[in-house]
Amino acid sequence: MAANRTTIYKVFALTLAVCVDLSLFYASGFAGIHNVLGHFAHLWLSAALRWSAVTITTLLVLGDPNPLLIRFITAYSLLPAVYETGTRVLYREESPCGPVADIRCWLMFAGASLGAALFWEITIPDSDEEAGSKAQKQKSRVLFMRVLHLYRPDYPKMLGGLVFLSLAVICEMFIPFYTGRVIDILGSHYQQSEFLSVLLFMGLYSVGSSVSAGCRGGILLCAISSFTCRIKVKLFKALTKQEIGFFEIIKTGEITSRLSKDTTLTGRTVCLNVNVMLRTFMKTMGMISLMMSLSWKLTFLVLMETPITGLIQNIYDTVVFFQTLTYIFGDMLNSVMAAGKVFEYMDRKPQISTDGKLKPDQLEGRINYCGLNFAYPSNPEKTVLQDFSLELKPGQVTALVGPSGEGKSTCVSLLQRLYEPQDGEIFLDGEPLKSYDHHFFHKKIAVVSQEPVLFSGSIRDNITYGLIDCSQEKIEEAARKANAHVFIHQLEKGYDTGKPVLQGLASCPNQTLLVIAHRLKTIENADHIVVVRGGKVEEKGTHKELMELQGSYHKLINELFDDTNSPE
Ligand SMILES: Nc1ncnc2c1ncn2[C@@H]1O[C@H](COP(=O)(O)OP(=O)(O)OP(=O)(O)O)[C@@H](O)[C@H]1O
Repeated sequence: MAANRTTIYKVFALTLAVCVDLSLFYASGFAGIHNVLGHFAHLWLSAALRWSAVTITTLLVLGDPNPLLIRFITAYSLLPAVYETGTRVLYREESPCGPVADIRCWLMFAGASLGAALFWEITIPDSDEEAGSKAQKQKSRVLFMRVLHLYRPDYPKMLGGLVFLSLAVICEMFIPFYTGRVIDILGSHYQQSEFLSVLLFMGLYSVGSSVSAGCRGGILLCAISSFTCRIKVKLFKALTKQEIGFFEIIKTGEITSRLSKDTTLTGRTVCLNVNVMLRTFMKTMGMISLMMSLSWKLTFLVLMETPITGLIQNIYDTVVFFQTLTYIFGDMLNSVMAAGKVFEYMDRKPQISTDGKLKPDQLEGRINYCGLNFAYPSNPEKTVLQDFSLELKPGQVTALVGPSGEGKSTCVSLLQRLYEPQDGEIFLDGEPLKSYDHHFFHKKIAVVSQEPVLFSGSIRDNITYGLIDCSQEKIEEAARKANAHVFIHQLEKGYDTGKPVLQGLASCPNQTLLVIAHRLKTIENADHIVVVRGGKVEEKGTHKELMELQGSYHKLINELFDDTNSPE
């Protein structure tokens, strides 16, 4: 019922708007108004009047008309004035629609405006907010403008491309003109000199058109490549700032596809499609102006032909034209979607903040895990740490022990700020980890992985990896701690040996140590042992205390390091 009423309102609005407009259109043709106002003032005043009247009528009846309708009304009201002014300025004569208000002119303007509004809507549609897909969340038009903005450094290249495009189109337009002249010469009084000069011009225009088209293509390709390269670097930079969880959720294939395929498609959005559209537009306009300059009456006659005759006569051209347009629309939409995907990653703010500012001169090294609850982003259903609390004292070695998969590595990952706990906080010297400056914090902690990663380069390079100004003493100290100094010293080139044998250890002066212990000796020597099970601290104390307790630590040690299964 409500839908029916809306349809009735729409039909009523349309009819009323057409009646108001037709009345104004005919009224604008009255000679009296011409005489009182002068030609151009009359033209533009009546255009403004028609725009206001039709817009107000539509607003009153429909309430909130969509942007497509407003665009149509604007184009449609202003078109007669633009057309008439253009004809006067360019040809210094009145167009056939100037002095008389004719229904054919009205139909022509209405058709042209509708075509333009639909063309705009199909090429760069307003996004459908309810469509749900992520790429459609940003409006297509905004995306298009953003791509255009990113093209800024390549504007000179694009301008060069546009100049060659214009040259190519101008030259192309003159070829049929000279073909006509050749036919005229051959068909009437043949004059060799005139014939040769026409042929020469035809040849020159053909060469000019090919060279310009080639230059245009080359320059635009350069612009596209430079844009694509720039946007790839930007996207890559944005990706390197994302937290580890992001890479666990998003598949590698999707990331590489955005980096390679979507960036390339985005580059094409502006350049190729605008190029094709401009070429088609300039060719059409050029042809019409050339025809107008020969005879505006004939041109107008051609344009005013009945649609059926037009279709029959130009059936092939029409099909080709629509095929081209369909291709451009499809390609353009594809590219705008691709741009949306690229911008989605470029705009993504890492979920682990790096805005901390603290950079104290001295760090004591007291670390407190306070009531952590944590699940990995890739598996949010499974809680890995539950109400996990632990204190690591400065200068002490704390050993995390426990069966595999119970959360030991997760504690270390959280301390490195690779992930953010859902609840709770980790404090360093009483301040939350996130309040420390990102680079400062990561200079203060060093991690030696259970699976050593070695880089190409010398032993020195591997020990000092990521450190600036690391002295020889510090390097040797780190190697001594890893029981590698004597061995390295015996090598022919010492610390400059090319084949790396040691992973970096030299970053901090060994204040607070957290180890995931797998060797009995390491565990026994630790100042503090923590048994982690089911994401919780099950037992803690020294080796002696825990062995006396005869609890799960005792059981674990017996299981892991009995006579038959000693990792020692
Ligand atoms: N990146 C990840 N994404 C999802 N789940 C993970 C991830 N890393 C670990 N887990 C899961 O979290 C739980 C705890 O893993 P964690 O690596 O912390 O255990 P662990 O005690 O250190 O084991 P191990 O001594 O074998 O390394 C395990 O169930 C594991 O499957």
